[in-house]
Amino acid sequence: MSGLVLSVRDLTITTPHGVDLVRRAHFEVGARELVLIIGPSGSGKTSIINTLCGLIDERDGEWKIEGTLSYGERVVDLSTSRSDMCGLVFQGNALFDDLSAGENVKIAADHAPKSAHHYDAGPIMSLLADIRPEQPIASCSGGQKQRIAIARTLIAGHPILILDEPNSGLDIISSRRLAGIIKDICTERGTPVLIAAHHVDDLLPLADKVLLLDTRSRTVRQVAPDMGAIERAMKGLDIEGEVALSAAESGAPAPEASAWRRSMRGGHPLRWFARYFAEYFWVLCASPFMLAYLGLGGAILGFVSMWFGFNYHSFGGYLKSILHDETLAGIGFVQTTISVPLIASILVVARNSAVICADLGNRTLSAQLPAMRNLAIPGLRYLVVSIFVANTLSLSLLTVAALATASWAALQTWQVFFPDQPMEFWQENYFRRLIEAGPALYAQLGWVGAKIALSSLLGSGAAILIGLRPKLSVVSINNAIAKAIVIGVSLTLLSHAFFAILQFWR
Ligand SMILES: Nc1ncnc2c1ncn2[C@@H]1O[C@H](COP(=O)(O)OP(=O)(O)OP(=O)(O)O)[C@@H](O)[C@H]1O
Repeated sequence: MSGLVLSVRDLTITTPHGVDLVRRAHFEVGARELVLIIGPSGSGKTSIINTLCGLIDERDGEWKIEGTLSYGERVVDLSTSRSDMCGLVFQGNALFDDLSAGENVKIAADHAPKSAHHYDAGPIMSLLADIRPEQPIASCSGGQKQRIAIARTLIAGHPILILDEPNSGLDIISSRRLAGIIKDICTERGTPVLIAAHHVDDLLPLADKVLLLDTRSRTVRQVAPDMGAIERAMKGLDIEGEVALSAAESGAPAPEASAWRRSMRGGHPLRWFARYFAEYFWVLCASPFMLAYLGLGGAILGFVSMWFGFNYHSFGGYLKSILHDETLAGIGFVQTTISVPLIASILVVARNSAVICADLGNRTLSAQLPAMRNLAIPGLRYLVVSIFVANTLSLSLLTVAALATASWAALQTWQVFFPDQPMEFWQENYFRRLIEAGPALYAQLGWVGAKIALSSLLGSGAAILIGLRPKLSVVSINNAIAKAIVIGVSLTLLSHAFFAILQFWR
């Protein structure tokens, strides 16, 4: 059995916004000790825990971390290294939702260090008595998920155990049972256990020590492990409450309250539609990444059709210079009315189907749509109309962008073959068939427009329907994305083939 002490020295954590959560804090958790860390919501308990578990350090954004964590011989400088000594039960479970309940625990056991294998897994398994090992995570209740997460961390056998709000979502009996099991494990293994919790009633009788994260001095200090002392200490830290109270007494609104009031002023439902439309327009069409993607697609197509059109047409090099005005006119016509709109549609529909499906899948999985319904927000209308309009605009504008880069690349490639020819010759012939069409040009543009409109309509429709189907896990979102891409691209190919047949039907 271990008799080692977890010791944290001079811990300073500064958030990316420059707020010091703790300054030069010290605390210890002894062998076989169960220690609670408490503090107001948002005071920094999770940040401390994540730092001790190596989940945040200076490399993550703009966090600033100083201090050391030591356990026996091992000393970790938290400003330069990530600690790997603490097993963590995450606040939000962090279960692997593509694995069953049993597999979630088994994968942890199979990757545990050998030293963890002699532990008796019986008490841990008793946490899971009402769950079938083959049960999918998606079908477990909140409390069951919590217990699986705890069992998974316990079985991984880290020398130090840290739990972030382990009893939230548990009924009172499970919460007590859990506290007992954690205490037994702590005593039997000699493991220091640190628990961050708001609801301490069930944990308090088993706690050896209570640490308070003092938001005034930004230190960690010990308070007596009884409810009265904890309540008094917490009341003393209720800064927001005090600010609001003193502001109310003086008649002036508290700074945060007035900012909130300002943000609530005005507003019209149309503003929300515009807000969603702008969001989708940016992601589906206007982002620089999207413009570069379509620009590149057009340029490659312009180069390839010109290069292979001239080098490998049926007359070979012999007639290349004699017939090159006709070849140029043919390539120009096919490129502008058939191949660039087709490639642009495939690229846009594939990419945007994935984006739409992922976005709606996530909203479905996280119950955002029922929440909107519950709040009388016409969410589906905002989202669906915005997606249809933004995607059709996207396909039209990006096809024009692809046509521009394809024409530019075609001109550059042609100049490699015929460096002595004037650019006017290229212009005259590349667009000749379109110009010669006269009023029929509008019919040609109409066909291109019809292909784009149908591809966009069918692609968006399929992605919306697939995205809105019920989702049980992130894996089901991934599968839906793959399905939306395949169906969207297939419908695009069929739309283009259908209109191309009508376009050239004689
Ligand atoms: N990635 C981040 N960037 C900037 N600030 C952050 C980040 N994560 C947390 N914070 C801020 O750090 C503070 C502490 O957050 P933390 O989650 O550690 O608090 P907590 O005490 O665990 O809260 P709770 O009890 O509500 O879970 C909060 O004010 C939060 O807004």
